[in-house]
Amino acid sequence: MVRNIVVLGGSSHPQLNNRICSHLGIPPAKIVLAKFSVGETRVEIGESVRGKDVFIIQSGGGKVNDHLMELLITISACKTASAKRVTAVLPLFPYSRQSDIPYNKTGAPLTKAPTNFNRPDSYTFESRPQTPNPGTPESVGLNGSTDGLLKRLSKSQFEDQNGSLPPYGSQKGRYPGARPGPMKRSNTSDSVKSEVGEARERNSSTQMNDDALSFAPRAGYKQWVAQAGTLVADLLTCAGADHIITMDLHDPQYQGFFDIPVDNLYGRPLLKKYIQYSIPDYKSAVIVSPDAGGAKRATAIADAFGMDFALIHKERRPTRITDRQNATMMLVGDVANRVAILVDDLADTSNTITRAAKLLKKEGATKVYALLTHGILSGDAIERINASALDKVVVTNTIPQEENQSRCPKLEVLDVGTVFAEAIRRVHHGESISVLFQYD
Ligand SMILES: O=P(O)(O)OC[C@H]1O[C@H](OP(=O)(O)OP(=O)(O)O)[C@H](O)[C@@H]1O
Repeated sequence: MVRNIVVLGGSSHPQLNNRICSHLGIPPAKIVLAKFSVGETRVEIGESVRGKDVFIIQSGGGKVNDHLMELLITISACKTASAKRVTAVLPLFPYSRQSDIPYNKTGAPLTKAPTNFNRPDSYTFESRPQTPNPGTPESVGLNGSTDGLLKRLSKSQFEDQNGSLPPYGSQKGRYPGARPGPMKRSNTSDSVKSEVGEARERNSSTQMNDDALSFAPRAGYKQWVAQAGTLVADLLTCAGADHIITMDLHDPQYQGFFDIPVDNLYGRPLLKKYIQYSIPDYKSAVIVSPDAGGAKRATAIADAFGMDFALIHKERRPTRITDRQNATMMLVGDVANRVAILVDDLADTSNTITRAAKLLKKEGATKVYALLTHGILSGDAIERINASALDKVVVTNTIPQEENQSRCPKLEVLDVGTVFAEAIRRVHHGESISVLFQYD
């Protein structure tokens, strides 16, 4: 039982909040989280936090923007109510993949569930809705998009009565995607298409809408993308957070964006325990990093167990947009006739791990496990995993996994409640938490 401490749970992960409170031996504090009909967040704290050490548990999955706003308002409410210290506990830190560069992966997180993928054998590894590509068929959930643009650019829309195109800039001639100056009718369609193609190249990371495309054709124009990670760090601090506790930040250097203490816990000890106790003959297996970015994490585990290590290199320099969906993956190392254990910090669309698993099986791996700290599994990630060569996917519950588990028999979940409860207890008592950071 810990005294003078208040643990408030946001709406992102009530189960984890309950687990943490039960480990600490305290009841979750009363809080009313609601929405006005306009969609604004309303927070009401149901008990006194005056002079208390307050911990607010809010994770970054699901409706991430709503959860972030709810967290900011709750922090501010506690500060206004004279809390002694407010610690934001973010098991999955939102926006931490956008710390300095735009989120530029192929297969951006998806928002629409596929409608006809109950049968794994009918599944393809395309993202749905896919990033619009020239010549590829429209996928489920993608209505219009660039095809719509091309339709809108059809001659009937821009031609005058004589069948010629008006100059750019005239009311009727403001066709998106066109360069300034007169344009010959005969090459309209081709040039527009090639410009749209260029636009797609530059915008492949996100689902573009037609308006976004209209920016693209200007030669030399560089799109500026907000560094949202920096903003989120500032927002938390401005709201009044005195301390941050999180786990496996995608980029550990992100801690440097804060001028308050950030405790970045590791999910690695949990994953290591799983390897030790649940993978038969694990010493003869191979630890595999599915990309160069995760090599350090994966080698830390391989070194600790004296296991072999392999790396998958993701080619990120496709020459054509159509290559992006099939960006090359190359295996460096040997997995033939061995169990392969993929280790990464997160799976979002699951493109990375499913494609890696396919490659590993092709290279002779007998079984493929994927061990991840954060199972974001957005869009059609679950269907993709079900239809993939992966034999087992192990994630922690930094975000809720109940629904995912009910849909994915390959999914196993490890509990981080104890780790966070222990971190909170130690922070509250001013004890060192370095023991929770240990790699080995
Ligand atoms: O499930 P997915 O949607 O495929 O995303 C998962 C991948 O994304 C992240 O890396 P990222 O591609 O951002 O590159 P990095 O590791 O080099 O930073 C993460 O480390 C995974 O490797």
